[in-house]
Amino acid sequence: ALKLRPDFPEAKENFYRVANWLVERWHFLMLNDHGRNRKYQLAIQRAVQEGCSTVLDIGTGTGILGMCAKKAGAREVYACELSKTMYELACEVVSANGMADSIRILHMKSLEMEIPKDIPTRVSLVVTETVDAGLLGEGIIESLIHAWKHLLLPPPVICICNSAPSQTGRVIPGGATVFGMAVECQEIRRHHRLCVSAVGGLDLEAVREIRSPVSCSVDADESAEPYTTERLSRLPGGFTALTGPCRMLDIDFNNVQELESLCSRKVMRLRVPVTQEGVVDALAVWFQLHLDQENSISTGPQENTCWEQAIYPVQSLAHCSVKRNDELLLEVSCRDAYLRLCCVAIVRDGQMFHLDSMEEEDYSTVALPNPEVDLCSALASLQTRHDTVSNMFTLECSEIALLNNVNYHNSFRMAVEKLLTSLRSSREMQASEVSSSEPFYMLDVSEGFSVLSLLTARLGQDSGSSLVQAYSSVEKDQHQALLRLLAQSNGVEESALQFWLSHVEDDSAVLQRPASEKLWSAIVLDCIETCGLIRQRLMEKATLARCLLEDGGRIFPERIVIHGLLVESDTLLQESAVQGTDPTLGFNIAPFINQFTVPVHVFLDLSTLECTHLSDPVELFTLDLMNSSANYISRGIRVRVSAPGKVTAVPFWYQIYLDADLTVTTFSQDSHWKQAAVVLQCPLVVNTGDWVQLTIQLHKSSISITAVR
Ligand SMILES: CCc1ccncc1CNCCCCSC[C@H]1O[C@@H](n2ccc3c(N)ncnc32)[C@H](O)[C@@H]1O
Repeated sequence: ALKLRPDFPEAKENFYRVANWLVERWHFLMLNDHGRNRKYQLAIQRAVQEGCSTVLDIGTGTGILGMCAKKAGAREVYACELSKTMYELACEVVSANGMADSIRILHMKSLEMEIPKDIPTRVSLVVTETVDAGLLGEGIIESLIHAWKHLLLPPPVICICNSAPSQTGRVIPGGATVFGMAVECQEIRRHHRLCVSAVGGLDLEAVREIRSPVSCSVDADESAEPYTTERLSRLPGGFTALTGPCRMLDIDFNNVQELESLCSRKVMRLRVPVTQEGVVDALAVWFQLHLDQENSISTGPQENTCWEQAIYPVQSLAHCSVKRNDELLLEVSCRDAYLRLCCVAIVRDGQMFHLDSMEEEDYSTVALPNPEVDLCSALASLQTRHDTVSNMFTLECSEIALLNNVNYHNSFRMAVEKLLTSLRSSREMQASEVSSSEPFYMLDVSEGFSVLSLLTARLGQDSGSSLVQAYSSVEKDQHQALLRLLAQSNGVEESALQFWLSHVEDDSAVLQRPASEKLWSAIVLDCIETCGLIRQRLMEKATLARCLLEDGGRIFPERIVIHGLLVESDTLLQESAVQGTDPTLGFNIAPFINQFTVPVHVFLDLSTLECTHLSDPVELFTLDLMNSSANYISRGIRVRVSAPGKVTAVPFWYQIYLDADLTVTTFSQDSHWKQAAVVLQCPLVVNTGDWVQLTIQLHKSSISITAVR
C-alpha cells in the first residue's frame, strides 16, 4: 500500500506498527555497532585463514557475517534465517553486494537443516550471534547442540598420533562468560512491586503482595518471562551496585558435552559477598561473547555499548535489605533453555535467612553450625513455602508503576471531588426535578488495571449524600478480585462498584448509557499508551463518550496538550537507521534494512536519553476531548533554535488536563508513561537564533512531525 500511495495515512500508520514488529529495533543498533562487526570479521578471517573453508551462518539476519566469511576467502558459505522478512532482506543484501551466486541462503531454522538435503557436507565453521540480553533467549544452546551433531565437522581432538588432523569444526563465538550483580534501583522496584501504602485516599494495605509477570520461580505460571531487559546506564535515577560483578557461568560453545549437560544440569548455587548496604531490587546479568581467543564483545552496563542487560527483579515479599559482609545466596540454572537466576537467601553471621519466608518476624533461619556446612543441605532443609499467598496478585509492570503513581491518583481524586461538588450543588438548585438520592454514574474504561472507579465510589461514600455508582471496565478475574478486595478493605459497599463488561469488541457497545434514561456524570478515558503514543481511536471514543454525559458531566481527562522540543541525538539515530556503509564493514546494507526505519521511537526515557536540547520545550498540539470542533488535524509552529547543532529528532510528551486547572504530565519521574520521539527523515543543521518550521499532523491518533528551516 505504501509503495502505491506513500502518503496514504492509514497505510503509513499500519506500516509503522508492522515495521516495528517485523524488524526488531536491535537490528539497527547491531549493524551500527562497528566494534561488534569488526570483531566478528577478525574472528572469521582468522578462522578461514586457519583452514575453515566451509561456513554456515546461523541466524544470518541481513547476511553480514556470511558476507564476511565469503570475503575472507571461504570456499563455500551457507546461511539460514528463520524470519521470512529477514530472509528476503538477506537475499537482497547479498545480491546487491555481488555474492548472490556464492552464498546460499536458506529460509529455515537451523534445527531443521539436514545433510545433504540442505547443505552438501558438514561445515568446518558455524558463525552465529543468536543471542539476546539473557544470552540464551534465542535458543543458541539448542542450535549449537544440533549443529555439532548434524552440521559441523567433529571438533579437533588432541591426537597423539602424527596423522594430520582431518578437517575439524568450530564455532564463532567460541564461548561466553556470564556476569551478574545485585542492584538497588527505585526505577526497577516501582515497576515490579507495590511501593506505596495508599493512593488517592485508597488504603492498599490489604494487598499483601503484587508481583510483575517476571519470575524465575518454578511455581510461576508459564506465561511468566524469566527476565526483563533494561539499559542500566540509562535508567532514570540510576542504580547502586550492592555486590561486585561476579562470574556466574562459563559456557564453551565448542564443547557439545558441556552444552548438553548445561540444560540438564541441576541448579548451581553461588554465594556472592555484599559490598554495599542497600535493598536488593534486582539481579542484573550481562555477558562477554568470546568470538575467539583474542576478540570478545561485552554487553555489560559499564561498557558504552548499546546493549541492554537482563534484569531479574527480586520478587520476595519483604524488602531484601542487606549489609556489607552479608552474602547473597543465588541459584543459577538453564532450565528449559533460559538463563534463570534468583536470590534465595541472605547469609549473615553464619545464619541463613530464606527470602521467601522473611516476612514473618521470626526469620525462619537455619543456623549453620559452621560456615563449611554445605549450604545446599541447609537450604534444602528450609521448607520452601507452598502455601499460596492469599492476596498475591500479578499485574503488568506498567500497571504496577501506575498504581505506585501517588501524584496521578491524588490529582485525579481532587478533580473528581470538584466535579461531585459542582454536580451536587447544581442538583440542589433543581431540587424539584431530581431527587438527591439519585446516584452519580461514573464509568472507568481505562485499559488494564485501574483503581479510579473505586477511588470515585469511595468519594461518593464520604459525602454521605447521593452515592456514586461506579463502573469499572477491568475484565481479568484477578483484577476484579483485587478491586473487590480493595473495596472491602476501604469500606466501599460491593454494590457501589460494578464491572462494566467490556468484552464486547467495538467501542459503541462499551460506551453506552448506564441504564435507559440515565446518563454518566463522569467517564474516564485512557488516552496515552505506556509507550508514549496517543491511544488509537481516542478522539472517536471521546466523541461517543460526550453524548453519554449528563449536563455538567465530564470526561477525564478533558484536554491533552502535547509538548516537544528540538534535539540532536546520535543515540536515536543509531536506533533508527543504519548510518551508511562504514559501520557495516563497507558492505552495502543500509538501504535495505532502512526500509524498516520507523520515524516514531517509543518507550524512551527522555530524562536520561543522551541528546542535546536545541530549543526550549514548546506546545505542539492540543487535543480537546470535551469539544471535538476545537480539534485541528494539522498545525504549523515556528520554533526558535537555542543552540547550534543538527536537529535529528523531536521528542514529545503530554500534559494531561484532568480539568481546567488540575494537570498531570507524562514526563515526570513518577510517571508510569514513557516518552516518544519523531526522528526526522533528514536532519536539519541549525544555528542559534534560527527558526524551524514544524508541521504537526494528527491522523487517527498517530502523530507525524516534519521540520524545515
Ligand atoms: C552482542 C549481541 C547482542 C547482545 C544482547 N542483545 C542483542 C545482541 C545483538 N544480537 C541480537 C540478535 C538476536 C536475534 S538472532 C539473529 C537472527 O537469527 C534468527 N535466528 C535465531 C535463531 C535461529 C535459528 N536457530 N536458525 C535460523 N535463524 C535463527 C532470528 O530470526 C534473527 O533474525
